[in-house]
Amino acid sequence: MAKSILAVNAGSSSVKITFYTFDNPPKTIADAQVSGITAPPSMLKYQRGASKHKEELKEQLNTPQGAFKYLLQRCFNDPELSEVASDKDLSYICHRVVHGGDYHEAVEITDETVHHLEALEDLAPLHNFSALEIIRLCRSELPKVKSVTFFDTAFHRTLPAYVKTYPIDQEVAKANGLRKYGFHGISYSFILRSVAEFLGKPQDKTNLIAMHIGSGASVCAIKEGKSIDTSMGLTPLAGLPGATRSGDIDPSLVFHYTNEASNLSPSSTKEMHISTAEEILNKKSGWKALTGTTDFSEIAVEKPPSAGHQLAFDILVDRMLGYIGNYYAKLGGQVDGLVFAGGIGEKSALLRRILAEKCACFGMAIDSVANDKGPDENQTVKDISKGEGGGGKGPRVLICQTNEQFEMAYHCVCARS
Ligand SMILES: Nc1ncnc2c1ncn2[C@@H]1O[C@H](COP(=O)(O)OP(=O)(O)O)[C@@H](O)[C@H]1O
Ligand SMILES: CC(=O)OP(=O)(O)O
Ligand SMILES: [Mg+2]
Repeated sequence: MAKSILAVNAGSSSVKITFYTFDNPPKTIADAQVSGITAPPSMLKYQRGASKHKEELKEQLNTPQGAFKYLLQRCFNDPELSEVASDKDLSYICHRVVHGGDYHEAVEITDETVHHLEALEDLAPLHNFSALEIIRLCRSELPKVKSVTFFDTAFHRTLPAYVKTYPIDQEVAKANGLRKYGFHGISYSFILRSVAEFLGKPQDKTNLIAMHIGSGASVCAIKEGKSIDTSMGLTPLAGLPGATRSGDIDPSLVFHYTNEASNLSPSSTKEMHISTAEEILNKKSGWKALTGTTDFSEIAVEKPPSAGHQLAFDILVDRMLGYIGNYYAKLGGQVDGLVFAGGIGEKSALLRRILAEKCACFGMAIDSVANDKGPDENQTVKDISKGEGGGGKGPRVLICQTNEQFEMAYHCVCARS
């Protein structure tokens, strides 16, 4: 039997793994994830065929490698999952690495590339650390299986110079790699391909305003299939607020917030250096700071439980609207679709409704029944425009159930078959 592909998406608080067949397109064999790595309890979600399982784990998994090891053993030892019983059944492991620096495409892990990625780690300690820990583990424990890394930044290689350049001393900028990189690119690649296919248009003739709204949130302007602007920057901190991230603030705020801004945070380790300011703005801000919760389903409700919840919702809507207006103008009003994706974009009908109402001036309108119902489980793209099929005058409004693991496996197969 042909060997399988394992795709790994390691975040700061969760690790998701999916096994795929080596087919074009790849088919899912099993899907498992551990969440709650930073805040107990650890939760396991496991799906194989039609069987779904959710459980609170008795042992707390505190590290991404620990969670990955647990997930792998759980799948290898499942008697019902004979397709993947050991590393002998794997052809490739695909890793999502958030920050790829100047890498423009996926790379296979070798001694050389791993050193290059380790050098990048200091630029994005909060985002690359988990993935690199897992890559190191795979190299030592599954040495016969090839690892390929896919970067969130690669999709944004087409950003024009005037978009990606920060107006600071260019010698310092070049020497330190200080520019806009943009993130969620694996997801935007999935969204572009899926939506273009849904609309029956070639990708290089498709213009979108795509919004990946999860615990990290960003917007991307796609012109003729290429990223021409996106809201995240040097790191995923820029742009929209997130579950624990502030999003854009005046940079001077850092120096007024705390005198220890540039000191190393006490949670830094030998391998991971992070300043106090970075830690506060990345981990102790966003809607967690305003409401106490990182779960947006408690915030996006008709009757919010507190003024802080209402404020968090209004801030996100306001900042998203700002990017939509900005990108609508940058695309010259030639927009095929406004796309909602990510955990919140896909699930919050309220957020979509309020934003669509505010976007009426761009000719966007949604069908409230289609919006409330949302997509079916296996529906990748759903049109929620008023008069489905684009009855409105403006861009279609769409939901896309994005899938970063699939996107990696798909490109892995395309490049090797
Ligand atoms: N029904 C819902 N309404 C609003 N938000 C939701 C809903 N269901 C899940 N979410 C939110 O989706 C977010 C997770 O999105 P996801 O894209 O999976 O995140 P991650 O950034 O961790 O990959 C969480 O903030 C969660 O609260
Ligand atoms: C780049 C980023 O913010 O990723 P995530 O949304 O998975 O945290
Ligand atoms: Mg994500």
